[in-house]
Amino acid sequence: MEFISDTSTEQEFADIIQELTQDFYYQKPDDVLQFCTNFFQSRLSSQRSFWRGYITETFTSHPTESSPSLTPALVQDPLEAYSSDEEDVFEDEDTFENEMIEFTAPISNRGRRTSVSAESMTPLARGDKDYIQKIIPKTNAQKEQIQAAIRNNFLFRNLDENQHQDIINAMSEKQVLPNEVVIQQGAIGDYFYIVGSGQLDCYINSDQQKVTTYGPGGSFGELALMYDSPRAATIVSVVSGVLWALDRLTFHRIVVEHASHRRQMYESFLAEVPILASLDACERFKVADALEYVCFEEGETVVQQNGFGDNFYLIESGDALVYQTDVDGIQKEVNCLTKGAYFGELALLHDIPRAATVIAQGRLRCATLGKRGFSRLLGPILDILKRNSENYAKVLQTTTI
Ligand SMILES: Nc1ncnc2c1ncn2[C@@H]1O[C@@H]2COP(=O)(O)O[C@H]2[C@H]1O
Repeated sequence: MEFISDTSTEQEFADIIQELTQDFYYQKPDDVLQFCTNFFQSRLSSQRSFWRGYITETFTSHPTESSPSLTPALVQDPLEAYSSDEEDVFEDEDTFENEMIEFTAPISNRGRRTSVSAESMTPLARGDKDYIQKIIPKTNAQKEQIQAAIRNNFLFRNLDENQHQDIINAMSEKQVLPNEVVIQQGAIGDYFYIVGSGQLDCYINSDQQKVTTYGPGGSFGELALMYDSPRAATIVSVVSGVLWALDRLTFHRIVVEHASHRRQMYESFLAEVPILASLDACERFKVADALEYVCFEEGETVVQQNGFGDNFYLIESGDALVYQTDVDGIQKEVNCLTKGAYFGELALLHDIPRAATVIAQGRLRCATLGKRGFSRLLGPILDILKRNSENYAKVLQTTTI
């Protein structure tokens, strides 16, 4: 299934033909040659997109942002904060034609994700007329199982109901046998998977350290498709089972295009958060993808002074009041945070108690991210901070909630 050995290439070929055949019977096109041409054209363009990303990343370096100010709670509208200058980091010329490139799989380093190019973070340029929507019939139970799994995955959580339906419709069934390598670390990503039944183990790095196990409802394989990066882990089935597979093209059309809106909203905004200042543009895109929406009602406590929590928050709408209680137990209002402000960022770094209480004033909508989600995508934040020693020193001196 992946491009690693001859056997995998044959498997890849068999999978493509099977997908083409399935599509043919569902679409029943009048113009068979045109249908096949479109199918292969789409596959080729997905694959080229990957190579372009890989080459750009390997032979060029990313532009980085200048260090932002250390304003602890900036007041800026994330929607207005997007600057079109950021698009300078993207190249849209297709310079990759017929070159033969030897692929040496980069292996992830100390749990940190393999890097990606700025260009590969863009949605594939594809008009709707080129895209053939897949509808693979399923039972209600199967649909519910897929729905439940995608609802829990950070990439799908913010999609609307129609987009969920398109994903469910496009998923195809794949049987796995015991000890089958479903994903090989370092290979090109072709599918995102949801586990229907069975059990699969996930290993990373050359020492093949087992990092997790997936059971029914679990999902994996989204990262290579999302970031056009090599597979970050190896996934092996323990017992026979059934997977639901979403092809790269549908994944790009729905998930990547949706993500690009969020990235535009948050990119410049995240660049202003001191603790995230050492991230490059691509890494900030990843943070934007992983942000989760949370809502608090009037009077609800978001963070509690002296409490522990590993999330930081960006205010999307509404206001929040900040209170501190002194040694005599007297509580004072010390700040009012509004749309665009952030708080709790040091929780990504330290396990220190919160320095204040934050309470919603009216309905408060925030985007939030925790330390675990952050390091799963980008590796330990401390390592990232150390890239910029001046900023590192400043952040360590800063005490925020
Ligand atoms: N710690 C981890 N590091 C890398 N990948 C992981 C980890 N845990 C789970 N995975 C999953 O393993 C998958 C391997 O393929 P992808 O890189 O496409 O997406 C990856 C994630 O879905």
